[in-house]
Amino acid sequence: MTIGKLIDGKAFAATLRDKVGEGVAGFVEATGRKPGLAVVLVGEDPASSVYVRSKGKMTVAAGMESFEFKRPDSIGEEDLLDLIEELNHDDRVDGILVQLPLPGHIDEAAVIGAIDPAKDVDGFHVVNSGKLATGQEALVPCTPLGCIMLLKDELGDLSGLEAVVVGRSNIVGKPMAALLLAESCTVTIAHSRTRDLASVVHRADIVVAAVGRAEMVKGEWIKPGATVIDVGINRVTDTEDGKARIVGDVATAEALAHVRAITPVPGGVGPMTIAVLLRNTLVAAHARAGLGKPEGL
Ligand SMILES: Nc1nc2c(c(=O)[nH]1)N[C@@H](CN(C=O)c1ccc(C(=O)N[C@@H](CCC(=O)O)C(=O)O)cc1)CN2
Repeated sequence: MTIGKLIDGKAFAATLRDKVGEGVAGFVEATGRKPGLAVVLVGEDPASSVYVRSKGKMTVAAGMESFEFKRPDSIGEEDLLDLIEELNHDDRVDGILVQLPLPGHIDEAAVIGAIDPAKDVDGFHVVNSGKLATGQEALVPCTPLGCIMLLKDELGDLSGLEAVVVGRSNIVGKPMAALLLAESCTVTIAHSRTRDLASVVHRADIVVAAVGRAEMVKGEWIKPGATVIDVGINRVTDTEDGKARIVGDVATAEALAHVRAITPVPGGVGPMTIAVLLRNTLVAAHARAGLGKPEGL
């Protein structure tokens, strides 16, 4: 039995961060200032706190300015919107990111909609999602763009390939489908209500699993030789040793016997999210400084 390859997202992300660092040095030389990223964290969700800390550290390591704004769970929507308005007008800030999820009493769409689209380094604003959907230059959501980078690195030209995206979220599923379409793939978006999901997935040369259910995509669903991108991060308790661990949306051990290549969880797509965020911040800084697109990114 042949075994597929594990795609090393951690190594790819490290290389991308290095390239961003070089781009930042050029930006500083050209403008005399550092690109700046503002990250807003509401509440104390442990996973969100870890991600925000990593974003801050990696922003600084890439030579950029990091601004962190921590607000309590109890913050009102109006106060949060006021903070975003302030950041929209702060010239030191090229990118604004509000860590998700937000507490239930805050309207996520209203908060994202308040971010200046030119500083929307998450690419979640409807102006950016609309531009992406219509094939215009946009700030693109980090996780899907990271997935495309990994796919192109593994497969080269994606044109004409059959791609199935399992999951229809605004953050991953929909932008992922738009990006695959822009690469001239034949794209299907499947989801929890899709009938006979196994046979839909079995058609795909590229499977992107972003449904948020631990190991839902089974090995035997995968067409032999397909490439699988697993976006899921699900915390589970091991039945044997009782320890907590994270698994993806794909049953990786089974899938390895079928795939050409697959991203592991952890160490696959996850690390790409922050690396692409740094890339998007540099892209936004370039555009705001009238420098066009940074080279090689
Ligand atoms: N405003 C945003 N909020 C959220 C986003 C986002 O892109 N923008 N994505 C996720 C969280 N996230 C970054 O914010 C993120 C998730 C996972 C990883 C990562 O490196 N994961 C590791 C495993 C980490 C672990 O053990 O928990 C991996 O997969 O190897 C980085 C960033 C939701 N919110």
